Amino acid sequence: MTAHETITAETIAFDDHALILIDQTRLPGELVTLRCTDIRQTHDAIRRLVVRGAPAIGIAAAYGVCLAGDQTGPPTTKQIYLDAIEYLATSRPTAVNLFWALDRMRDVVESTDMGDLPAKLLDEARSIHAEDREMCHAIGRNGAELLADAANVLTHCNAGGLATSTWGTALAPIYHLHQAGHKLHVYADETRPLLQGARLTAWELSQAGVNVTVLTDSMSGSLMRQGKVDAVIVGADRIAANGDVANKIGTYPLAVLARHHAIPFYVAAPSSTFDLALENGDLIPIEQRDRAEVASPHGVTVVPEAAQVINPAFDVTPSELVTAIITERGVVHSPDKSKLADHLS
Ligand SMILES: CSC[C@H]1O[C@H](OP(=O)(O)O)[C@H](O)[C@@H]1O
Repeated sequence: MTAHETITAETIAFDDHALILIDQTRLPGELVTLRCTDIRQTHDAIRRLVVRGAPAIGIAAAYGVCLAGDQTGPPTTKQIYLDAIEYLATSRPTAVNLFWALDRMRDVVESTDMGDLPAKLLDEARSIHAEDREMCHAIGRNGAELLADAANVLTHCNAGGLATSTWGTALAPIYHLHQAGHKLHVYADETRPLLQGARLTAWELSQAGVNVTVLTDSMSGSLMRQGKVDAVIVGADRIAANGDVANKIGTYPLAVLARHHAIPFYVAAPSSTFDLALENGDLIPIEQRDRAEVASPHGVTVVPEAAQVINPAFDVTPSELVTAIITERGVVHSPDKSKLADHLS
């Protein structure tokens, strides 16, 4: 196996009735795994971003449902499974893949005899996991053409193998091109406050042998002005029916800068990231995270107590700033409600 496949092929695993996660809060310094054996540990792992990234959250939560019950054994009633699903749904509010995956698990609970449920639920979680692997590679194929002539691609946060089962969404076309011998360079925004770009994207790309340079979040605009960025590609946590995109905080200003500098701005996401029940992105729930992530990163106080802090995990990019959305089904250029409805039907 290549270093890349070895490192990111198992972002998530389920073995011996335990959910095994790369602990992404410990990267890049330590590659360690966390073993979850119940739904509370799973909920906490999602909440603390031990596992993070919309598809990865959905896969982890699906396996979390399989851990419902207690030390005496699996649930004795369907209600215990349904309560576990509702509890896992409270872990984070924005990534719609979490709810998409839990809906699939709920359908299994409601349609399966009690005695068959443990096996059927694990089958469904493994199907969600396997489908995600296929999705990543399909997005890689579909997006590669858009980046084939790019020498320098800028990305934000981490939408790579660590945000999915393997390969990722925004990084999938980059891995696809890299494996085909196309040597492109990636600028990775550090992505404050949790630094998923510096800590995770730079780590996994360098592990895979892809040339990567970390930027502070304030550098992107001047690099674009200097003509050093050929394309921007990012992931998504939820996409509304009109193509508005919720993604890590800092994505919206990137889209504005890209439009100002006539640089293509691509969003890569599976069909499970679309929420067609929401007319536009203003309706997407945006997670507000703890003050400490901004005010005292790694325990170092950088904001005086008297000052207020806001810490929204995501922002919304209007669809008119999106050059194209890449899914496992293909590419939607200049996305709008009608085009997306056709694409997803
Ligand atoms: C492939 S989805 C990746 C998406 O999820 C990240 O958010 P978080 O790290 O808080 O889970 C970020 O928005 C990425 O673009």
